[in-house]
Amino acid sequence: MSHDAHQGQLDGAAPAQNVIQKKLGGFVGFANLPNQYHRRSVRKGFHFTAMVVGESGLGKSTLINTLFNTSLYAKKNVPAPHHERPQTVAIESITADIEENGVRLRLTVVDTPGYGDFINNEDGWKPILDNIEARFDAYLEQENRVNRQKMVDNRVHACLYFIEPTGHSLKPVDIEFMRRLHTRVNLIPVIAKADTLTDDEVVQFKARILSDLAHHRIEIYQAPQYELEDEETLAENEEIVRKIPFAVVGSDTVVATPDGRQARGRAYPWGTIEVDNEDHCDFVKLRQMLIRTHMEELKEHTNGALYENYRTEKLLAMGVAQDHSVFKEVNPAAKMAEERALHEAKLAKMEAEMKMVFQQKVNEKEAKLKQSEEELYARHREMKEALEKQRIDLEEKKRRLEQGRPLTPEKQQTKKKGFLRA
Ligand SMILES: Nc1nc2c(ncn2[C@@H]2O[C@H](COP(=O)(O)OP(=O)(O)OP(=O)(O)O)[C@@H](O)[C@H]2O)c(=O)[nH]1
Repeated sequence: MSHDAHQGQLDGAAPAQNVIQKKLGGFVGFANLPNQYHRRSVRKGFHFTAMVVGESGLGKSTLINTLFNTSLYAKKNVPAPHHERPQTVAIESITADIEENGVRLRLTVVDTPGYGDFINNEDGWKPILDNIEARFDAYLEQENRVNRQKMVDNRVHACLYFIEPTGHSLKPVDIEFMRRLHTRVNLIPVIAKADTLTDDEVVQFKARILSDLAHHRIEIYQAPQYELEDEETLAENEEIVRKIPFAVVGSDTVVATPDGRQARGRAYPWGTIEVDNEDHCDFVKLRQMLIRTHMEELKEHTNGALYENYRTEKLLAMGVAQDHSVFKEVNPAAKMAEERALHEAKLAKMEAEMKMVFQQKVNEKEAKLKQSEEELYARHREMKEALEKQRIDLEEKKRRLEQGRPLTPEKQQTKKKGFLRA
């Protein structure tokens, strides 16, 4: 690599098209960077915050316990019918450190007990939206601090929305909730207790849910597809996307299957439903997306699109306008185009100025020439007049001579007479 090219890249000022592709002479070691990143990540551990929203008894706690294979939620006491229930949606969060093959995950589950439990559930979304935005505010406040070394990210990275397995379509309360929250959180709709529906009912219910969502322009979380991904990963992702909304079954108990195995599931008089069996429900696909393939994506999307939009809206409302010129530096191609445009504008201005000066000089010269032309004409006229006068005088003299009259004018004689008289 030439020194200049190297220096340019170090400065970060070299435009992208100037990057020189070179083959290495031997092993340098940067191929190990992913391993360094891996080690650092494992040392630091991971964290993830998931929210569960849905009417009481739809199996939220059971599903979370099933997902993370831990009894995160202790069995709750179901209040007796006469027992007074709280009048508002409460927000409760549980954090647990879980470990798998030496990798630590700090998992926070935000529960919303009371949601959908009231006679009028119209505003049930409000305390949940307030909570999500309060978490964004807390992050924004940390970003604005002088010392940003220890940022705590409590933002909600995914919201599992539990849909009652009615088999009809979404209820107004579901639509209102998702409509209000889809710009603030990654919405992942799940059909709760899918074992209460037949396979055909699940297929039809999913179609109706998707058409309801499209009709109300609700954007649920879409797992991104990357072109560079290998075929297997692409197929895996497509498979996940096709299953949304996931029809799930939760169970943290092990049952005996008809073929003599032990599996997590639910036992019924007519047979067993295994939660980890893809033929029985979409639990495996949901877990795959949430934990195995898209956890970092969900965090990235929360930080990139959802939080960034909220932050912009918030700052604009506070009267802080974005100076877009600060981002121009980031794109070298755009920067070059901008510089070229500026340079061309400068050249055009110089050319216009030169043209103006030239025109001015031409005008001055023309004015001078016109003036000397006029002077010449005037002199010409004068000389012509003088000559004409001379010609007339000579004509006069000639006439006098021809008539024999004296050439001396009369005046001279009068003068002489006067002189004589004196
Ligand atoms: N049939 C069926 N029952 C389930 C499923 N998941 C949970 N249940 C049962 O439904 C009941 C309620 O489950 P929970 O997990 O406590 O429901 P929840 O949504 O957390 O309820 P709240 O804590 O009141 O909000 C329990 O008896 C579970 O055993 C499921 O997938 N299918």
